[in-house]
Amino acid sequence: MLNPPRILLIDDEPAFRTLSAQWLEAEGHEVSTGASLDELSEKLTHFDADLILLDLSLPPHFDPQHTLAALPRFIDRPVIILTGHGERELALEALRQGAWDFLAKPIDPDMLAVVVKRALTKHQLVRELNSLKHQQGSQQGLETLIGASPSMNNIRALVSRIAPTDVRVLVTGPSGTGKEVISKAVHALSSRAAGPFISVHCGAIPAELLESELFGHTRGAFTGADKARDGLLKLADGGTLFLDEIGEMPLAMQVKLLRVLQEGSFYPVGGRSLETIDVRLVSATNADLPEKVKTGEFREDLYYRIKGVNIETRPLDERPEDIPLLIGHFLELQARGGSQAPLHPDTAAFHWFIQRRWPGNVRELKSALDSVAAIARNGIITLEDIALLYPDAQPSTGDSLAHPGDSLEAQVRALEISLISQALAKFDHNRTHAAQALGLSRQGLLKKIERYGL
Ligand SMILES: Nc1ncnc2c1ncn2[C@@H]1O[C@H](COP(=O)(O)OP(=O)(O)OP(=O)(O)O)[C@@H](O)[C@H]1O
Repeated sequence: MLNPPRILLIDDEPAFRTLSAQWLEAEGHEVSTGASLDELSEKLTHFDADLILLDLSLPPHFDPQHTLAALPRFIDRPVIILTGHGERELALEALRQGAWDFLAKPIDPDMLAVVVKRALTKHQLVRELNSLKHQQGSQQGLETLIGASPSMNNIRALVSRIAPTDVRVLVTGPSGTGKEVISKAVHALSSRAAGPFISVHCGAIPAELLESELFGHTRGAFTGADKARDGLLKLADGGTLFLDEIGEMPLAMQVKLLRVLQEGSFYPVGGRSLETIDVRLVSATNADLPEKVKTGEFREDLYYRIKGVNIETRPLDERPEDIPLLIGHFLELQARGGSQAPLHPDTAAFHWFIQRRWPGNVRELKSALDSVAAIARNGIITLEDIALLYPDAQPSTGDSLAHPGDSLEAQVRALEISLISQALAKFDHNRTHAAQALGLSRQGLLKKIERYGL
């Protein structure tokens, strides 16, 4: 973050302005003050504020509705609303109008510092996200793979390297971590992109049907086969065959698949003429295949045939820095579906998503966003919306949306990790440049990298 952050404080009470300005300056911020809405506009012409602290009752009208109506003009940067005691409804209205957070008077200096820091961090994050999106967009075909963690960066690099070759790919990792999206990206970036991508869920097809599903069958091959039918292997000819959950393939079928991989040809069920096909095989599993090989549930020779290059996905909880990008991505996808502007989470909701554990990984995060978005109002996802669906998300009971204490530390930690990882990714792991962009000394950045094990 460029230092020092500039804060514009607009409040008509001189004593409050002086005291708050002192507190903010003590935190290392550069502060400018004003007493009315007109002064807000005027100051902004020569003071490029990173954040605005704005009282709602300002001269000449002292009418909060007047200030609320003017709010959309200023929300290209974080605005924190200062309210009088008991004006929670007004504050919520301000959040709907695009304010980032609110603080109720009398204001506690610690709370002020926390809320300001959080808004500045989020603002910085949004800027980083935009530049990352830009960067990602230029790597054609990889834009479906969202994430800025070292793990996702490696995966993108690996995918772009191996996709154009015909090497077989095995994607492994826990459920919901993006194995299928990665497999599709391999296809999309390959010379077979114009050909078919045929997906087979090996565990979902009953063992006795799998052979005819894959290899097809001739007319009369078995009871009920009144017509000849091409199998999925044939349909994938010239493209990519994606064998999902390959660890669940029955042993008898494994033998048959091995033969196809060795010989590049197969007999349809009941058929006598050999079919030759040209497919690239991409497989995925959340099972531990070497372990299955040991226990005899998976053939070792097949394992080495399908493995080619192994791409391993990590659980989402090990890469929290991907969460902000995924949130933005999924909300944008939803908006495209409904042709509306994307919803956005307010600061507290945003932090809840980052802080929560996601054992179901990206799939669970996506589904949470889908359901919360369905009940959000006025374009904003609030913690109150989330709490309707997730009892563990308690809306703030105080007058501020900030939660000081341990949970805040966890939130700041996740955001720090997120910002640092993204800056490192952006500058190709050049720590000097990343430190400059983050407004840290190189030494300071190195300490954080070490502390977080980045
Ligand atoms: N890095 C990512 N970028 C964008 N979307 C993602 C990413 N990872 C996962 N998703 C989304 O999360 C959901 C689950 O992903 P996917 O089906 O690829 O997971 P999987 O690892 O194949 O799961 P399973 O093992 O249960 O089949 C999908 O909606 C997918 O689009």
